[in-house]
Amino acid sequence: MEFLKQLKLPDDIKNLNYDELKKLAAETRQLIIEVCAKNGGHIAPSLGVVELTLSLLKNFDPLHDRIIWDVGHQSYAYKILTDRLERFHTLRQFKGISGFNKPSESPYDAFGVGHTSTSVSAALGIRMADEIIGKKRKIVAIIGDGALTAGLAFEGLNNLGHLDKDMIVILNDNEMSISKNVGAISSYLSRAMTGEFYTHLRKDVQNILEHAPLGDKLLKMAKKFEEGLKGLFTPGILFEELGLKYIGPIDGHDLKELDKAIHNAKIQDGPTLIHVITKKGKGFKPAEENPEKFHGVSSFDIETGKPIKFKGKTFTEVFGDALLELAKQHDNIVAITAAMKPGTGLNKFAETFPERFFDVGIAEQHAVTFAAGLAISGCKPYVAIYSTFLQRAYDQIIHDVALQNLPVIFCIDRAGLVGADGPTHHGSFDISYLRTVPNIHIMLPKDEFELIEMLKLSYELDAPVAIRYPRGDIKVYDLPKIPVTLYEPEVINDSGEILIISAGHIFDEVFEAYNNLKNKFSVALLNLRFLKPLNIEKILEIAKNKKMIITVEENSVNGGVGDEILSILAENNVYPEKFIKLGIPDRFIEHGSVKELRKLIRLDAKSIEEKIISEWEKID
Ligand SMILES: Cc1ncc(C[n+]2csc(CCOP(=O)(O)OP(=O)(O)O)c2C)c(N)n1
Ligand SMILES: CC(=O)[C@@H](O)[C@H](O)COP(=O)(O)O
Ligand SMILES: [Mg+2]
Repeated sequence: MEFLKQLKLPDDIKNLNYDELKKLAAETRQLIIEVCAKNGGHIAPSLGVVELTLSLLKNFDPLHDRIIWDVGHQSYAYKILTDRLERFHTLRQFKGISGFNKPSESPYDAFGVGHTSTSVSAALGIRMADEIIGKKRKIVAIIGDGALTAGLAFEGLNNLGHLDKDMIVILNDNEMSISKNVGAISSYLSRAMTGEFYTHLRKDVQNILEHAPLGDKLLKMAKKFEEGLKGLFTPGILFEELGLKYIGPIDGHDLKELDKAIHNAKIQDGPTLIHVITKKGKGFKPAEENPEKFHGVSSFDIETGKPIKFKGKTFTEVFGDALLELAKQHDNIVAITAAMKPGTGLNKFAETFPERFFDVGIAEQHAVTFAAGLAISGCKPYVAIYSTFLQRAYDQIIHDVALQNLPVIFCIDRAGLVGADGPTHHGSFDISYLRTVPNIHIMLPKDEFELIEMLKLSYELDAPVAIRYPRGDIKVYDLPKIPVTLYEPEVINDSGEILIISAGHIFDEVFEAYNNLKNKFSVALLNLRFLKPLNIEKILEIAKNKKMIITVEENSVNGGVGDEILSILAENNVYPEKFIKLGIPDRFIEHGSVKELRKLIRLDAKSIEEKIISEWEKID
């Protein structure tokens, strides 16, 4: 890291020659590998854009111009080479730097990102504001081939082409989303990767024509058509039809080529797209060989690339196995992912039932309406999407599924706090955003038994269902397995002056607090299981004689379980002396481990216990 440490970043980058830049690239890669080995993170995306980052910092002024990364998961080199070299070792740690770009973290970060496909739209907004306010600077968006599969990206490109403003879009094409990229766009782009197909074809045509009668005349004609022919084999035509000038495809690791392309783009009038071809994971063999596995990793052994801490059985794995079993019994079950097959536990399903598995690319809105089409025609689609990404498809849930009361089952993974990915990824709102939707059933499993039973139940229902469960390991409880019946909460203990109502997987914290309290206080405990439809009679029956009622959920307190219970009690004139809603507070929660974050927002067992004791003392 010697060379890296002696530079004044990012300014000195402009004065380096190509050998020095190569040296800087090597040291930057080494630092990314070392820190990701300790902290985890998006190592492969970041290793793939080190040269691109250097070229951007050489050809633009990142404080004056605006560089907008799409997702931001690939911006580790950018963070190191701007103003976060000293802080980089705190990557994704509590109170450390974020794993994505955040203007609040650095003035070099032009826009907050984390969800894909926002860069073009945001960059165009910045560009138009500059024009209105009278600023003159370069605006660059860097979008990946995966992010390009989302409709939002094309909404941005469409408007950019229409407005025809100076702006540069760099397409970072590594042929990978998290998994191998999918979709027609992806294969269209990859044609650029097989440029030799076009050259072979050209040579064959030339050979034929040279030996054909009137060959020279035909050859002249063929040359005239060559431009058109070429357009079919390089993806420039798609972007040029959208109104962008196209440069590429170029080698995204060749600093000279990058400089030339960026220079050409800078002197163009109107929008320009530079298509760079990169290798995801470049410079770290395990990541180069398995870019899917190294897209996002936990800490690993730097020598072997093997993960250091092994996870227990996760909710995601239980979901994947249970859905596979269900699909073996019912051949109308289909599974849908929006480019998150491994993350949502659908690998085995895809291998077993390839014809009943759909990876639609990063296209959550399409995934939901596609599922509605499948459902109205007799299939049972299980749509596995992270809580935070499902936010993108809220209208489709209402308009295409719930309004028609179609049997689409939303398997909402990463519900609640997710940890190191932070505020762009916490599943804080799904209970709130689904609670308002008529016809939808909301199921809140606390453990493996309930998740499996709820999945089975969802197949029997002929209606929309949402089942939410968190990132991370399944917890096991020493409790009897009370059958899961639609509508029925699990009553662990209904007698006592205090009633705790627990919603879903936060039960681990609640149950610990309950067990600490039950010897000193008379505490009742109910595990809700179903928020919609809610068994109001049962809730009222248990709540009516309680002096204090507490709801606990790993969802926003705004519009979640607590609000639902409170309104039911009020509507039925049941007024405990004290009602407490515990959950994710009305603010965005930073990144850190789930354990640290639960403590931060006082949703850990100790805080729940302390809250109950302190509030009880005020009553007694
Ligand atoms: C709306 C949304 N859906 C899904 C994701 C999860 N995700 C993060 S990066 C990624 C793949 C992005 O592929 P690409 O843009 O090609 O970038 P690369 O990782 O290849 O550099 C996905 C699906 C997300 N961040 N946002
Ligand atoms: C950048 C991005 O959005 C994904 O890579 C996400 O970080 C995956 O999250 P999990 O690690 O919880 O699967
Ligand atoms: Mg990619």
